[in-house]
This record gives sequence, C-alpha cells and structure tokens, in this order.
Amino acid sequence: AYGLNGTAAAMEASVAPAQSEINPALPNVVILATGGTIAGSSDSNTDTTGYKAGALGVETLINAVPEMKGLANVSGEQVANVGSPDVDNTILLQLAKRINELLARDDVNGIVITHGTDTLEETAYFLNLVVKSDKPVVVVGAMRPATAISADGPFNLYNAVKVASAPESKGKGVMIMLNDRIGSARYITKTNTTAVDTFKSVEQGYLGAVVGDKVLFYNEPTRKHTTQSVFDVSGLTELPQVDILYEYQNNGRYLYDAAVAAGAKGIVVAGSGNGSLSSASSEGAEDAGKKGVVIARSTRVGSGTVSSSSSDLADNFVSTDSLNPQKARILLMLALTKTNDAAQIQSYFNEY
Ligand SMILES: NC(=O)C[C@H](N)C(=O)O
Repeated sequence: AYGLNGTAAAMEASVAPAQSEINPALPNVVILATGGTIAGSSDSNTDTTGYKAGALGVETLINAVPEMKGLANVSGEQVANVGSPDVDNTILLQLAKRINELLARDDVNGIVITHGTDTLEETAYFLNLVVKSDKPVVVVGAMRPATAISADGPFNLYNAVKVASAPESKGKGVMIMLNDRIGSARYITKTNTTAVDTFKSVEQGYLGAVVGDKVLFYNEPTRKHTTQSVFDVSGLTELPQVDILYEYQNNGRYLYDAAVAAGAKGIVVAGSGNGSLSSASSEGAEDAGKKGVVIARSTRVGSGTVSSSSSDLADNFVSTDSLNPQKARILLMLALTKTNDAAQIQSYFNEY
C-alpha cells in the first residue's frame, strides 16, 4: 500500500513540493495529518485490527500517492499523530485555527484532513461549525491500515484531494470522503466497527460520489455551516466541558451528580427512544439544570430526530434534532461559548 518495506517512516512536521514541481495551472491543496488507521502500520499485511494507528507521517502518506500530483500541488503538515479516540479539544482548536489561517491565503484552494475514523465525524462536524471559508475542506480516513492488502487509505486520500480540488465542492460545508462517497459532516456517522463502507447516513444520505475522474454532487447540506455559522474559535483557548451520559434500564442519578461535580457545563443524554430519560436520570438532570447545566436530549437509537418537549426549557433542557450524542456534544460545547440560555441553545440545535 504505502510501500514502507518495513522501515520506520520519516515524520517531518511539514512537506511542500519542490519549486520545480509546482504546476501553476493546478489548485493548491494542504493535507493536515492527525493520525488514525490511514496512517496505521502493522508487521502483518493481513492485520486489520491489531495494528498501530497514527504510526506514519504525512510525508509517507503523500509519497505513497504520487498520482495526486496530477490533481493539485499538494503540501502537508503534521498536526498530530494519534488514534482518533485521543483527538481532544486542544487538537480540535489547533486544527480549526490552522485551517482558518491557511484558507485565508490566496494560494490555498482546499484542505484535506487525514484522521482516524472512530471520532472522525466529531472533528468534521466541529470544523463544519467553525471554518470561516467556503473553500473545500475534506476529512478522510481509512478502515484498513496502510500496510494491509487492499488498504483503502491511498484511494480515499486521492479522492479527498480530488474533491478538495474541484470547483463544485465550494460552499458544501465540511465533507467526509471514504469509500468513494462524499458525505456532509452534519449527516454522516460511523455505522460499522470494521467494514470499509462504514460511513453512512440513514436519513439524509450522501452529498455525492467520486466516480472515475468525476466529482458528482446530488445533494446540498441545508443546515448552517462554515461561512453561515456564528461560532468562532479565533479567541478561544479551551472549550466548555460537556459530557455524554447513556440511558439504560435501572440507571441511577449518580452519574449526573458526578458530571456536575466534575465541572460539566453541559450534559448530552444519549436517551432511549425519542430522547427519553428514566425517572432517576430526570431527577439528576433536573437538579443539574437548576445549577445552570444545560441538558441536551439526544438518542441512543442511531437515527431519527428527537422532538422537543413543552417542559424542556423550564428545566434547562434542549433537544438535539437529528444530531447523535457525539455530534450534539460538539454543538453544545460551541453553543456554551456564546450563551447559557437554553432557548438560544435550542435555536442553534434547530439551525445547525
Ligand atoms: N479506522 C480507524 O481509523 C480507527 C482508529 N482506531 C482511529 O480512529 O484512529
């Protein structure tokens, strides 16, 4: 796949094409690498589960797909090199600020972010809310490590650069590119632990696809994103603590009490069904609400919209529309940088 020959990959902080290699007729695309399976490596080429994620540097990823030179002048920067369960608020803020810096430049036409798939949708949705440009931003990952037979990373990366280079990709919000499909960061979620066709959206579908040399769009994201978004990370050095609590039978209120004691400013509930909480959870959540903690009712179901309830706002509760718990957490963190008012936060969940 990446032609490693078993050697440890060089990990340069940044790589740029030599002056003589720059084609002024092509767009300029910057790849920001954060790790994940797309940069994963194993001693065995049939190992698709026990490999090390975030093992290879951005230069190795770029050198493995020289065909990208026919699409764009590609440069790369290493932002992090971790498995995506370890992508945290610090990395999110760093990544978003760097993207905004780069996209403000006339000589940058698009951005590709390489990322682990486990939390890819969280980073993509965060960027969808805070990138201040309509230039294409594409988040890409892989399900098989770089060393595997039929590794999916190189073609996914090639397609991501293709989408980031395409004029028709402008203004679509942050996109997710895997398995030939172009998805909106707002709609797409990981649905399978190991399969290469893991990124799906049951309700809203894909924005489009890459087919042969064509970038084809069929849908537009209708919720506010990027240039339409009020959220701004430029003055932020941290994000408010928002935790997620899962609903299940026979639960107690102690997890709510623990979250509040640990400093949560918001709690997303992965509710049962249409955002339901047990009586015990409701007590814990209502007491948290009285202390100013905003409670966002999402669902553990995996698809569908949580409807609002007439008693929500009085209890400092909001409902999360069709955002799953992990994306609801992203929006609630950003919402809490603007206001603590539940009604205003509910309007964000209705619009974004
Ligand atoms: N396929 C992947 O990228 C999974 C990996 N554990 C990650 O999220 O970093």
